[in-house]
Amino acid sequence: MTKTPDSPAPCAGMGDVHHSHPEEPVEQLSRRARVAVPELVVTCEPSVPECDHIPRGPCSGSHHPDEESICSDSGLSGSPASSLALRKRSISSSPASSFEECEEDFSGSSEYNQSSGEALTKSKNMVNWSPVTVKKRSPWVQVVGHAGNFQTWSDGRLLKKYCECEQQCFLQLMSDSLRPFVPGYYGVTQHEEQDYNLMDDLLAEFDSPCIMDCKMGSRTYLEEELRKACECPQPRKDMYEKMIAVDPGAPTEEERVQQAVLKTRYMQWRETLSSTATLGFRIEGIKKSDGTCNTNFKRTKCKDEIIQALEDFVDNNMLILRSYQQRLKELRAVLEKSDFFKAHEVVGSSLLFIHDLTGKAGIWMIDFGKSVPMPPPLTLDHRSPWVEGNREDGYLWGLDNFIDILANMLPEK
Ligand SMILES: Nc1ncnc2c1ncn2[C@@H]1O[C@H](COP(=O)(O)OP(=O)(O)OP(=O)(O)O)[C@@H](O)[C@H]1O
Ligand SMILES: O=P(O)(O)O[C@@H]1[C@H](O)[C@H](O)[C@@H](OP(=O)(O)O)[C@H](OP(=O)(O)O)[C@H]1O
Repeated sequence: MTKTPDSPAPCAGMGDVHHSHPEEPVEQLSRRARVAVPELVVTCEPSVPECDHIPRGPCSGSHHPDEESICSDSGLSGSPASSLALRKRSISSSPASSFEECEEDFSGSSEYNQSSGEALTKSKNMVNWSPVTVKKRSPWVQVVGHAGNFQTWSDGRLLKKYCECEQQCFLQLMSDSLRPFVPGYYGVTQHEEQDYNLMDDLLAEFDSPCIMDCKMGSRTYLEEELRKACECPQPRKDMYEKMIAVDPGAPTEEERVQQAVLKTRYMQWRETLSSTATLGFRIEGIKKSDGTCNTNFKRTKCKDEIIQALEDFVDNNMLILRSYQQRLKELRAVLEKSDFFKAHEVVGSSLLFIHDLTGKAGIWMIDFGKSVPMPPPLTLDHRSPWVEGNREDGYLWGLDNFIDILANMLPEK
């Protein structure tokens, strides 16, 4: 599934659901950002010295943002992040495979022999081949989500289209106990008159990573979205099209006549078709280290189907699965104590699972575009069933179920 490039960049404002459409005038977007936040907000915990180097205003020649690539429903991989070749000191390898491009990282007057992968050192009179081991970095890849939302940046960082709600969350998260479970955040920056949130690229430390995006929670739309849909219904033709592409029998008679569905209705339909409603999470997409990518999980609902997808994701490697289980348990323990989590309705947020052939594995929370604060002193337990008005999101219920599924898959210690 590749979302259309003109689908809106998601962003829930503070109590106000905002969708910044790409067609929205840039000046308007910039003005909003400037009014709402300082031009550059620097949150330094992840890497203090580098914060000072974040460029202000329009980008300079020191960075070369990529085109993002998104996996497709067809199971084929998305297009490559092309600008790796443009990055300073980077030369990509054969472009034959989108996921096999690489970036070397060495300094001095060396060049890179693309066919052999060796470093070529030039001296005055001769050319020497030296057996330097070149560290290759896989190109960034976007598994799911809105097309056009991301740009790669230098130093293993990513730009995501500015969303005030997400910025506010990141600012709080940088000093919350959840800090080790979210990408490092470096503030707002501007590129070609578009504001972006600057964050760590979680793939940067992995070698040809396998990636899985799981959307957490039992509800994928905000109560605010529901209220707006009731007050001012706006049936969507694009969602009708997406619905009938999966199940031509899904629309009601009225929706068929209108050839359109309300967003909340579409989201509810997606929730019940998948495991969101019954288990409190769903697999959105998986990208394997061989470059294959699958986002065809809309109907992945029962435990057995999830287990099958997870086994395939880890290639039946139980050590990786054990690492994931451990990390999820740690995350759960921290979530249960986190001040941020208590005080936010966390909707549409994903867990990004990443591992590679070296055995390294990690899980991080991403996408806070629809994580909105509760009016103090109200808090959520994230396990109680949702009834309209209580704003419960089922996040921890989903996490409990996920951990149980992994426990069923793993041999007892
Ligand atoms: N910090 C990160 N590091 C590496 N990859 C990331 C990071 N953040 C997001 N991604 C990639 O981008 C994808 C989409 O991320 P995200 O959910 O934040 O985007 P979105 O457009 O807001 O999605 P949605 O359509 O669910 O609202 C993820 O599945 C992942 O592949
Ligand atoms: O995965 P699908 O079936 O393509 O459906 C999309 C998915 O639910 C996104 O999470 C949602 O964005 P938000 O989470 O930001 O609401 C988007 O809404 P949108 O089209 O209004 O952006 C949907 O179209």
